[in-house]
Formats: sequence, structure tokens, C-alpha cells
Amino acid sequence: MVEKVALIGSGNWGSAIAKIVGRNVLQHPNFDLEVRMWVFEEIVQGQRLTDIINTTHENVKYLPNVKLPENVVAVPELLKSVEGATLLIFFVKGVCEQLRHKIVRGARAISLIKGVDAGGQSGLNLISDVIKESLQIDVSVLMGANIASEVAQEKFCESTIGYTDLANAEIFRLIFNTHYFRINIVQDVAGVELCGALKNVVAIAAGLIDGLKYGENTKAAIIRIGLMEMKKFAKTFYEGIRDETFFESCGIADVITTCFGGRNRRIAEARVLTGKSFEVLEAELLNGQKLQGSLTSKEIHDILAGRGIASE
Ligand SMILES: NC(=O)c1ccc[n+]([C@@H]2O[C@H](COP(=O)([O-])OP(=O)(O)OC[C@H]3O[C@@H](n4cnc5c(N)ncnc54)[C@H](O)[C@@H]3O)[C@@H](O)[C@H]2O)c1
Ligand SMILES: O=P(O)(O)OC[C@H](O)CO
Repeated sequence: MVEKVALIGSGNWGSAIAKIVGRNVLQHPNFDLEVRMWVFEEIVQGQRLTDIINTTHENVKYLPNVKLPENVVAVPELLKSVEGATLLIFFVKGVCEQLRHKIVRGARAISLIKGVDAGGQSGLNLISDVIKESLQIDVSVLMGANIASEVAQEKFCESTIGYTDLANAEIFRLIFNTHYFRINIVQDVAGVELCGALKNVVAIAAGLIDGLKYGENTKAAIIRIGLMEMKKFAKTFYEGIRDETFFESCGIADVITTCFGGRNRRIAEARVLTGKSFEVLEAELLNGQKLQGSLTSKEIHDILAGRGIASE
């Protein structure tokens, strides 16, 4: 079977991954050479972003100064972007319902979205489960210590795929793995995904203490306590979470990178220094990129409060 890849989303991370996947499909047999990337259309410098990407091969708004492979094609229509696709890579949530009954039989998906879906019986849904239920397909996840701009510059890092179906994990490893972006796979979707979501909460805490100038000892304590709380949260809500997952790139490594280099840390520090709200700072400082951590913090707090365990 010929595999065909579609990227659903084209922000900072989506574009960095487009560079990797676009190149990798050219290296392996049995892959369609065209990789479609769904772009939420917007006008940038008087032109449609899709036209800019398809002529300059650069996402000038979300990943400037990085060339994308020419076989990555920006598509503004969601349904057209997934036509014939057997491997779906998600960067945005909230579009699955539009894809219901519209994807090819035998397709598999992977979510690179670091967040949760506040809903379901326990108040908490994994985004991978939302995708799985909407599309009735197997869904893996990829999370790790991966600041997009550094990955796009081909600086060495690692990432973690959490899987249920080993064959699907292996095919996704094939399209993501490079000498500078090294993939490890673990059979723990919930553990890997919750690491990716919860590290953003720890990043907000790290940014706040940077703003308060508490110093490096306090930050190290926040990182250690944060990691322990991530583990406790994951084990409270899901069975089968593996301790080892927290030592993968998606665990300790992502907590470290995000507490030093990420957008969430930066905006939380600015929150203390300026007194402005997270929403205002997101709009002022991120040029269209999204801040996940403040939203996830609130969702996680509400979920815990709903169970009467927020104080833990
Ligand atoms: N940026 C990173 O370094 C990084 C690294 C790893 C994981 N992630 C995660 O990947 C996911 C995607 O992040 P990103 O950095 O690619 O995105 P981003 O924050 O750079 O960009 C936001 C994206 O949302 C799109 N958008 C804006 N309004 C929209 C709307 N109404 N409907 C649909 N799309 C809309 C924009 O076009 C853009 O593609 C997030 O969950 C993030 O936590 C990011
Ligand atoms: O810039 P942040 O805070 O969204 O973090 C980016 C990545 O998730 C780090 O792995």
C-alpha cells in the first residue's frame, strides 16, 4: 500500500515538522511524494498565506527563515488536505468533527497537540481519544523536548512516540526520525500525552518564579515537584501509566526545556513583570502563535476541583 501523509495544522511546530516529514517521504519507498499541509488561511503582507508558502516554500508568519521542502503543499481547504491520506498528523484540535466519515479506510493518526480536552465522564479527555472516537481509527501521540525553532534549525534533540499499535508506531517513526530528531517509542499513549499537556502547567509556574526573581534553586524545585505532580495526576486518571515514560524525552527532558526556553515560560515571566493578562500578552508577543499553558492550567484546576482534589 502506498502511504500518503497529511499535516493538519501549520503553525510554528506544524511547519518545523513539515520540513522533516517532507524530506523523509522522499527517502523511503511506498510513500506518495506530495505532503499536503492544511493551513488556516489568513492574509499576510497583503497575500494569502497558502500562496506565499507554495511559491516561496516558507511559512513567513509562523516559521520565518526556514525553507520547507517543495513537496510540502499548503492547502486551505481542510477536506482537500486529507484527500487520500493514510497517515494524519494533527497539530490542532477541534477539526475532527469535520473529518468524520471523510477519511480513507485504513488511515492512522498521530497527535502532536500538547493539551487536554476538558470533557467526558471524568472531566478529562485525551485529545488522542477525541480524534480516535471521531474518526474510529488508531491514534498515536508524539511529544518531547522540542522547541520548534531549534528543531527547524536541525539542532539535535529527541522525541517520544506513545503508541497502542506497534506497527503504526514504526511507520510514524519512519516519517519523523532523522539524525537530529531522534524518536523513541513507548507503549503508553496516556502517559506520553499527559506529559506533553502537563509540562505546560509547570512551564507557567517556572515563568512566574522567573518573573518574581526567586532564583535557580526555586526553579529546580518547581521542576522536580512539577514532574512528581504530573506523574501523580496521570496515575490518578489513567491506569497503566509507566514510570519509565517520565524519563523519556516527553517527560523530564520536556519539563526542563520548556522551563528554560518555551513560550509559556516567557509569557508567564512577562505576566509578573508587566501585570498584563495572559490573553493580552499572547496577542502582543506571540504574533499569532498560541499560548497553551494558561488554558491547560485552568482546565486541569477545574478537573481537579470537580473531583474535590485541587489541594493535592
Ligand atoms: N511551537 C513549539 O515549539 C511546539 C513544540 C512542540 C509541540 N507544540 C504543540 O503543537 C501544537 C501546535 O502548536 P504550533 O506551535 O504549531 O501552533 P502555533 O501556536 O504556532 O500557531 C497557531 C496555529 O493556529 C492556527 N489558527 C489560528 N486561528 C485558528 C482557527 N480559528 N482555527 C484553526 N486554526 C487556527 C494558526 O494558523 C496557526 O497555524 C500545540 O499544541 C503546541 O503546544 C508546539
Ligand atoms: O514554547 P512552548 O512553551 O509552547 O513549548 C514548546 C515545546 O512544547 C517544548 O517542547
